[in-house]
Amino acid sequence: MVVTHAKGRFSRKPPQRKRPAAQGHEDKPGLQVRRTAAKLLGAVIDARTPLDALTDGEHGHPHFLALESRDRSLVRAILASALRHRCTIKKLVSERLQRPLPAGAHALSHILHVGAAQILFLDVPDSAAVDLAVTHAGADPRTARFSGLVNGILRNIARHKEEALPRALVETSDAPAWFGERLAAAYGTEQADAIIKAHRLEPPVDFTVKSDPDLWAERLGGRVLPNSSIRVERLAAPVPELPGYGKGEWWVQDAAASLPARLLGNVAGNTVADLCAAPGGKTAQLALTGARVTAVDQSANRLKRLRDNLQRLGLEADIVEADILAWQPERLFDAVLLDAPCSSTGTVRRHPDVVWTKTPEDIAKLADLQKRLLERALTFVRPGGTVVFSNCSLDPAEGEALVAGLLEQRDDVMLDRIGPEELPGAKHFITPEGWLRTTPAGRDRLDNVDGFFAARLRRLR
Ligand SMILES: C[S@@+](CC[C@H](N)C(=O)[O-])C[C@H]1O[C@@H](n2cnc3c(N)ncnc32)[C@H](O)[C@@H]1O
Repeated sequence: MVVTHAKGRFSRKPPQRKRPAAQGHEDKPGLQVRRTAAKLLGAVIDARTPLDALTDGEHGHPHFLALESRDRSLVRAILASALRHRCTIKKLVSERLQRPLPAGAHALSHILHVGAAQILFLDVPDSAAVDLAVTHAGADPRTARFSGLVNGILRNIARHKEEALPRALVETSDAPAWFGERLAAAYGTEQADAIIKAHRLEPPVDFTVKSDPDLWAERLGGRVLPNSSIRVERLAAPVPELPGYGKGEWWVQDAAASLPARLLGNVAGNTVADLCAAPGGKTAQLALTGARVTAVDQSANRLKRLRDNLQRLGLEADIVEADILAWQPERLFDAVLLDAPCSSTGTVRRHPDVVWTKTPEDIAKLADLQKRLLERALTFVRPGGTVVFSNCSLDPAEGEALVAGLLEQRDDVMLDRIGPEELPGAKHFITPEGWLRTTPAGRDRLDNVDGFFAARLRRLR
């Protein structure tokens, strides 16, 4: 079935209400959640605002903060599905239209995507998802005249989803074109497809434990990975309610994110700068090994989280709030870890907004910033000392190409190649060049991890 547009055309300005918007629906249970979800989806897609900022428990969007905690969870779940499967949903909606939605029909498109995400991917009764989308459209002057269209399309998607969804998933790549193209150029089409497919799945939760991985795997209901992280496929409770949280026995950290700090080797008793440290996953690892850690970050908010995390874990570090490009340490460090700000395309499984909020231009700018941060980091380490550079981008412009370019320009820095046997269980992530490169597409024992890059450099003089 093809659903036609209702009569009337979109104009750039909100149209005059031709008929009164639906009245008395303000209190309809669940409506505020759908409105908030559509508003936030608009902020991500149209204004490229990161979802984490919109759904932050303290500084998030006012509509989000006005919701009860259960409703916030539903908004998060709707948005995760709507963004993770954005291209699939778009396909299923457009197949049901006689002609494409006008380019300016953002509000209508977001209502349709929020409705379809619930019908296709969430445990919400189809009738409730359709009804709330129709009410939502009817009560908004920008979309009121299209409530019939919303009803027709969403009902049709619900009726045919058993057959239509599996087909659409096969026929669609859930990634914007620029992202697919860059991945294919870097990894080849087969690996790029595998990465994009992995992004459709909700990732497991990994934990780094202070000690006794076997015990904590049992208590948390997970298993020990070859790198000693614990993996839990589905959490039994929110993180702060899990056993061991209050006593600071572990912290949440993707298995791949735990690898860069290990590349510094045994740093017990050494002075180590953790640059771009907050919220402190790697600071905690370094402090746990007995290093004297200085954690530097420019964000006061994020450093507060780092401080809270270290306090809960009973670990210590000197904490410095500073811009690394301007900061100067009093003494040179034995070792430096720079976990630089990046496009975060390695974390799309957890942050499906990333590919919709970032652009290739952002990647170029971030690569430039990372190069400047790395050059600065190299001045903080003593001659002979080690600098590990890492980030959670999948893009070689922020990883392999950046470090290779720096090494070509500098004769006072050398690559300290990572050996294949250095990281237990992670041999398959070490490239012939001696970099660490992880992607979510692996099929080894230690797989299903975030995308990460790391290189180890030595300052020669
Ligand atoms: C990828 S996050 C770091 C994650 C952290 N290393 C961990 O393992 O938990 C990047 C961090 O870099 C910080 N940052 C970005 N630019 C900076 C700069 N010029 N100086 C200091 N910190 C910076 C951001 O505030 C952010 O906390």
